[in-house]
Amino acid sequence: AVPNLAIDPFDKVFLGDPYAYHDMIREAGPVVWLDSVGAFAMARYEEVKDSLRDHETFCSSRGVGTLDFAKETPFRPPSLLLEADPPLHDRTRSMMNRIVSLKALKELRPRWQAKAEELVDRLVERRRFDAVKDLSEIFPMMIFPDTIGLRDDGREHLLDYATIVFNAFGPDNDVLREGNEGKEAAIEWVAEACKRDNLKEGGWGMAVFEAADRGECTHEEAERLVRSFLSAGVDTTVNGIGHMVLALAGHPEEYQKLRSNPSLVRRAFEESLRWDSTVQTFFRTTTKRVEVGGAEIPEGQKVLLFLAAANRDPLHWDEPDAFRIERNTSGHVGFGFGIHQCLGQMVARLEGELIGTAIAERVASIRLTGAPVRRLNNTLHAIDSVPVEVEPA
Ligand code: HEM
Ligand SMILES: CC(C)Cc1ccc(C(=O)O)cc1
Repeated sequence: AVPNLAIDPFDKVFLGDPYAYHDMIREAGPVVWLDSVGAFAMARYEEVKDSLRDHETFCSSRGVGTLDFAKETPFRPPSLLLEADPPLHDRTRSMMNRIVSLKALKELRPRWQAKAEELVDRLVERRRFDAVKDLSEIFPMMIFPDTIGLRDDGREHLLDYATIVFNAFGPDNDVLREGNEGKEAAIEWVAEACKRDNLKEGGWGMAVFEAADRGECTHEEAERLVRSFLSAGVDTTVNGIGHMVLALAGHPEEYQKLRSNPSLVRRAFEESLRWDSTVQTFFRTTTKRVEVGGAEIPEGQKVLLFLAAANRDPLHWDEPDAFRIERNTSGHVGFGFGIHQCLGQMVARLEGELIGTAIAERVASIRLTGAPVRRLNNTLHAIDSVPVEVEPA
């Protein structure tokens, strides 16, 4: 029988400090039932990874949130990537892979690196700053909207829009209502920003419309594909970078390893994504009855996958709760796994590498000067403030 846990993974206490709850869910069994959500849940590495790999049984086209698109209408038309199954997904993803290419990132590296260095230079002069408000919320906004070719006005709506998108994967609860309050205008702004007339030449947004001109997708699909960039491309890296700085500030001995060997920076970013995963959970929907870990899950069921818990599963990781920048993190599911694995993972890794390197080269030591302040969201592990003081190298 499937253990029935009286845990609400979207309540404020859980979201505020999820790790003890993750242990409880993992220890209860390979599959559990969460009455609060009305869904099955998996928190162990093997089961999460197997479910992500088996996209036919655990599909995305019925939504990757609590809402079952076969039963209810989502707040916006489904994503042609995140909320699409093959064959549609194959077509849209291969097209987007050609735009978000290693070649494109290679061309962007010098420009992004210069901006990362000038930002960190200014902050090191200040000695005391907030690693969220002055760093992790600033750098992605300095480089990503221009990479997409977004209009200049109204870019502050991007973070508000992401709050709405990531809350929408969870239930209509207090976290969603309080988090989304006053942000509704972002939905209209993003809808406009995705239109061809509002995109600049040379950006990834216009590249999508040029692919449509070549018949690789329709022009309506092009607008929605640009929307994917705006949905996932900023708040994720904002919090990925924010959590890396938080982890380094909280682990001085790990930071000193990075100082003495800055080539460890990409491992440090990856370890931060494993240890304190920016994207905590999302759902799949079963397309048929399936047996997992001795439990039977009927067709048409929502299954909540705890990525962050899988990334700390002691059945898979040695000392999972330890933040160790030299760890071999390969196989972590912080970017997902399988056909939907993050389209922007190389973008995120480059941003993490550039900021991490700029800090490792300029900062002798970094310490927290106050308690970090969490920003609650149904899906994103987000932080509002990480007050730090740095000693210049
Ligand atoms: C630290 C930063 C990031 C993290 C932790 C992250 C995490 C993830 C995860 C876990 C998924 C899988 C979702 C699923 O399987 O349902 C995903 C998919 C995706 N991500 Fe990222 N992401 C990050 C940055 C980005 C960036 C910068 C972009 C934009 C360029 C982006 C665009 C996407 C898209 C379009 C998908 C859907 C891919 C598909 O369904 O084929 N992400 N991301
Ligand atoms: C971690 C993922 C759930 C982030 C994400 C959000 C939205 C989209 C989209 O395609 O709109 C894609 C990816």
